[in-house]
Amino acid sequence: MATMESLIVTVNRIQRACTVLGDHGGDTNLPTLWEALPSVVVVGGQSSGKSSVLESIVGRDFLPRGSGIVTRRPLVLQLHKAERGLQEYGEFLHLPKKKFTDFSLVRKEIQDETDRMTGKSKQISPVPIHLCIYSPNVVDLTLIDLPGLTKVAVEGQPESIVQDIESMVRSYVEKPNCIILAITPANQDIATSDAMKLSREVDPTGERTFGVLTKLDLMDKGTNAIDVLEGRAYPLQHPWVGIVNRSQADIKKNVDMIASRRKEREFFASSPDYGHLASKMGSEYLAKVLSKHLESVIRARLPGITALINKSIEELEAELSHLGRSVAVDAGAQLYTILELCRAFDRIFKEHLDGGRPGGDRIYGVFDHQLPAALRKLPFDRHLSLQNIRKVVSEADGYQPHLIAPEQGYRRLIDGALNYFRGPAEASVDAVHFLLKELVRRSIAETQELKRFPTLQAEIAAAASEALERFREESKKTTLRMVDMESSYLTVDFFRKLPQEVEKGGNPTSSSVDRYAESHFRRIGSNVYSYVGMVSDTLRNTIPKAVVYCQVREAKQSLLDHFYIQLGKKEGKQLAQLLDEDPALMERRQQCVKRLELYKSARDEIDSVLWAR
Ligand SMILES: Nc1nc2c(ncn2[C@@H]2O[C@H](COP(=O)(O)OP(=O)(O)OP(=O)(O)O)[C@@H](O)[C@H]2O)c(=O)[nH]1
Repeated sequence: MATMESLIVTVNRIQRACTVLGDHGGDTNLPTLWEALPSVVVVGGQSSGKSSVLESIVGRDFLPRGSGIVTRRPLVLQLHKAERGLQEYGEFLHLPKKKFTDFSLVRKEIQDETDRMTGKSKQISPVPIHLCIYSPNVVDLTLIDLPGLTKVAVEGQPESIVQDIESMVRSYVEKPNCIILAITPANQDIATSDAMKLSREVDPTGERTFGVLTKLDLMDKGTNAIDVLEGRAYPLQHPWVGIVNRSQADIKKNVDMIASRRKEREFFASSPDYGHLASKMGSEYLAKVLSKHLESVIRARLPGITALINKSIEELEAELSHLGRSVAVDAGAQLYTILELCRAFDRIFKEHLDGGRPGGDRIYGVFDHQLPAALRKLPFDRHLSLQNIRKVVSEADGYQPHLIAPEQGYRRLIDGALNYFRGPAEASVDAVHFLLKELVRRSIAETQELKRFPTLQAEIAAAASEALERFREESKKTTLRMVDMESSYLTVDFFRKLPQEVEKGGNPTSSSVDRYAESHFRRIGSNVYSYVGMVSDTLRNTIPKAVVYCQVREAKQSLLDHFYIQLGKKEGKQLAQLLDEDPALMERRQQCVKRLELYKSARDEIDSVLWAR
């Protein structure tokens, strides 16, 4: 069974870890542990006696005093019971290892640390100050002191402070895990007490509220607070506790806290009104009741807290793996990271080409539809019209018409026709180029690991695009060369196998010469046509081969080769620039890492308590 102390001490440690790791509830969209931890929060109007109650529970003067709003940051006051005879001391979380045995210096440090966060602006800040006090005169207890509720801002403080304080106090007391210590002076109408008004709003059944009545010694003669203290006037689930703190005069006279506790005990013991309640009154009793209650609340909440911790660890780990590891700092590791990222991109790009991811099929579409359609559309009908054949052949003949077959005419007609193939050849190269470019773009977008690095994304895109441009040039040269090769040497066999022209006899009249010439040219045309058709069939098969060889295969094998060479020449700083993640992501990762650390240490803390049972 865990001891009473160990549970509060455990939560204290988790609470400290929360502050170290920046979890004080509030607005970050991270899971918060701070808000799940049970705590006792001291709430009261100005001059209600809040500071006095806290000091009395501690048995020491250590809180700043002054006019105006002195408490401007939450003060998390963790009390640790030390063995009798040990020297009491205070220790701040922000000044670890510095032991304050002089409590007037504790007071000064609270003031200075408040100013460090808020400047001298007198604004308030939600970032808590953590103070541990180790003393034989305390019980294990954690109390959070908040700025006093007030109605008016004083000189030098912004008007908004009244509302800001109320919001801050509310943000604490609203939490179902918050135990409210509501301080009300007895010499004031309880119905108008700020503390009671607020606690009733957030805890209407009074389950979480401990009513504390201060200044019982200042009540008008002949009046008493028995109705309240006995729970009739303002019933709460927990009994009210009456307190008598040091008066202003006592403070002036430097009456110490231990003497004041004794005076308080005497007050109740000797009071005709409260004598019968004496054992349940006073600041020492209050501290014990609170400690016991806090412990039981922690015990009840522990399973819920453990579940919350485990769930949050899972969530944070999932988010972190999504965000990726943080970027390495040394150049070698950075280069390695960049290469890994490039490879991840390259893998996806290849999947697009080889299937598995869509896109590669569109390249086949170019070969299967676009190229044949373009070849079919070439204007051979016009080029091989009777009129044009006659023109080309006659021009090729010159003054001496050909005798048997117009060798030169054929060549010119064929050359002219083959020239048309350049268009579809280039168009295929371009079409595949644009498809590859689009696949690069898509692959970058689909590489999750790259998402964090916009600069590297842009560099990879630029390098890939430059490489594709080179492949395109090469591919154009090759395909056009293939067309040119067709013109440079014609397939001799084709012409040898052509049936010879049959001599048309008879006495040639002018009309029969025309007829003869017409059918002669028609024959030439049809021969050229079928020759060009044959070349077209060849190119329809060889252009795709050239395009795949020069562009697709190259893209698969060496898309980023140049980029890798350039990377090798870069220095640490330039590599770091490539890995400059989006700052928002960087920040988010840091936050998640810290929060994860918090949850893990909290889990360890709780585990160690449970194992100790
Ligand atoms: N006689 C008597 N005086 C008290 C008692 N409690 C507080 N006082 C005096 O009331 C004044 C205000 O008390 P604080 O403890 O400073 O009250 P506070 O709520 O912390 O005030 P702020 O920090 O200014 O909001 C001081 O002069 C105390 O001496 C009490 O029970 N009896």
